[in-house]
Amino acid sequence: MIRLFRFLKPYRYWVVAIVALMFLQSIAQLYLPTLMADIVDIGVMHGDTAYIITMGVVMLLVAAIGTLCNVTAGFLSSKTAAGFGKIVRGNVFSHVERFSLQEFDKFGTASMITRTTNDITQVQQVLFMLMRMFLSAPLMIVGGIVMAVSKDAKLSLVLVAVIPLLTGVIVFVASKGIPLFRSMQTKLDRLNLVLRENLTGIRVIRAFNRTDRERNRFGEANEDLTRTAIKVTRIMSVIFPIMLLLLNLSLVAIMWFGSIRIDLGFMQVGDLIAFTQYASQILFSLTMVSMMFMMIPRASASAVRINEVLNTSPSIADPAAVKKSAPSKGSVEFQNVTFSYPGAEQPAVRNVSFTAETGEITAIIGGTGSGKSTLVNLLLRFYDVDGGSIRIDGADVRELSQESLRGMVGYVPQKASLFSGTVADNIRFGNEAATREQIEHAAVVAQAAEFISELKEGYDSHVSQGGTNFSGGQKQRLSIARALVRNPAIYVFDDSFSALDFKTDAKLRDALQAETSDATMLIVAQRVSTIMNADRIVVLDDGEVAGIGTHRELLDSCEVYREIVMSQLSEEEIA
Ligand SMILES: Nc1ncnc2c1ncn2[C@@H]1O[C@H](COP(=O)(O)OP(=O)(O)OP(=O)(O)O)[C@@H](O)[C@H]1O
Repeated sequence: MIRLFRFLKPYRYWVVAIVALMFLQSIAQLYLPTLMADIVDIGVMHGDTAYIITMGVVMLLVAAIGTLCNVTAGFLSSKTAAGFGKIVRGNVFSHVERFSLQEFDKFGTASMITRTTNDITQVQQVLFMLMRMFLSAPLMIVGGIVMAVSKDAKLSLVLVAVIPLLTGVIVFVASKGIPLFRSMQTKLDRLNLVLRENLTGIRVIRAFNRTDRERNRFGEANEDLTRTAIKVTRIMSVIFPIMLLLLNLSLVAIMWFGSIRIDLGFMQVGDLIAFTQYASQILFSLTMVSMMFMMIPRASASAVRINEVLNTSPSIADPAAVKKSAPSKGSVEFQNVTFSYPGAEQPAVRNVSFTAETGEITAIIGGTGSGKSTLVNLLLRFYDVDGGSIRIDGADVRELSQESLRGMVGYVPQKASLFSGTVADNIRFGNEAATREQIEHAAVVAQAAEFISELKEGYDSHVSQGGTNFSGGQKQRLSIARALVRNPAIYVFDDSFSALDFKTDAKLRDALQAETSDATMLIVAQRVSTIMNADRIVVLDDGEVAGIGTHRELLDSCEVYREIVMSQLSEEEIA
């Protein structure tokens, strides 16, 4: 947790001020009982009203100063803790943005969300408590003991008996509570995971009448978390009555022995009053420290989880010396590319070699799971190749900065994903500088203009989160427009025409051909009709290249291609 406190740097002067204010507040607190004792022993005993009034005013002033310090420290602590939370969240977010897909796979989305929200809040809360108690609680305990001993050393023996007893209770409770606190965060992760899956998969869950099963799954995760939370609360609720009981018992003992000592003339009444107040302060501070000990382990478990994210370096980083002149033409060459996903037994692609030239259409076809999307992931450097290389205009993609590499590519993913905003915003996502004309032109080429014009507010129509208010084909066309507005050197279409009807698919390909004549086109497809006219077709079979050529050449030479074609086209279409 201490390591996370480096993010407190912008607030360091505030932290010093808070600690100083809490120090002053504690001194004021410790001074009050002594003033009270003086009022009783000097003022009341001697019937000196003037002394009582003067000391009463002093007491009020000291109490006012203490309160002012406390309130100001509270205000500054809240601002500092909230600011700290904001900085850590910002840092975690920008760090995670640099992660490759490998790191996303490692942590999982649900855990990443808990880490960025709840875990940071845990640390933030403890920081708030720490700033207020870090110095003041020990000071109150030590100062209280010193003052109590100064009032009556013998009577302090009561404290000597009680403090170890209290410490014992704290240690016992902490040893029970700490493991539970740690497991709370993991259970929260699980709850978030189930909740997230439920929300994103709601259509499938409803369609398959799995609502009950999902309710049970959520119920179990919820129950598990609640059970732990109840155990924790039970422990916490035991600690306070025990503390209070010990506090009251010790006060009774102090009164008992104190009155005897007053009777014997060893002690004054005022000193006994002050002594009881010091005893209360000491025992109350001990309770606060015990609270801190309970909260720190949970927060440090959270801090470990946050640090895990912050300490994970993205497995894909820009090279130290980025190639000065980024490629501009955009011819793509795969040279003996081999790659396995982390933990997979078999490589997803093996020894894949082909070239996609500028101004040409290169298509990749193959059965499901044959490695088509993997090739796209590797070209965009979402993952790095295990063997071989991918070159753009002769430069290895690992020698380029990720920004310049991805800046050259207009990527249309297999699963179209839109963002909340307007239709125009979603197309502009591809190029922030695009004018309204360029956006509309991209939509025309992507065959999206027609359905956009039918929307009530046209390009300003609202897109819901994830684009749920658009059909699959409409979403695909909007993501194609998003890639087009970029006017990139390389287009990558990962099975991006699958949701379009044959007529729209054909119209779109014609329009694209005219628009992208000097770019490199890489089209991943399942449908032969989509790629029949490509300049080069790469046939993938189980991660390996089974053939490369034009439609005609492959029909003659490649068995795998012939099988795909036979399963999809009629005799006339093939001819
Ligand atoms: N993130 C991942 N982690 C582990 N294995 C993966 C991952 N993504 C894909 N795979 C595996 O890699 C292989 C190739 O997958 P890929 O997505 O490239 O196939 P594809 O040809 O694009 O299939 P489809 O046409 O069905 O989309 C498959 O066996 C798949 O199970």
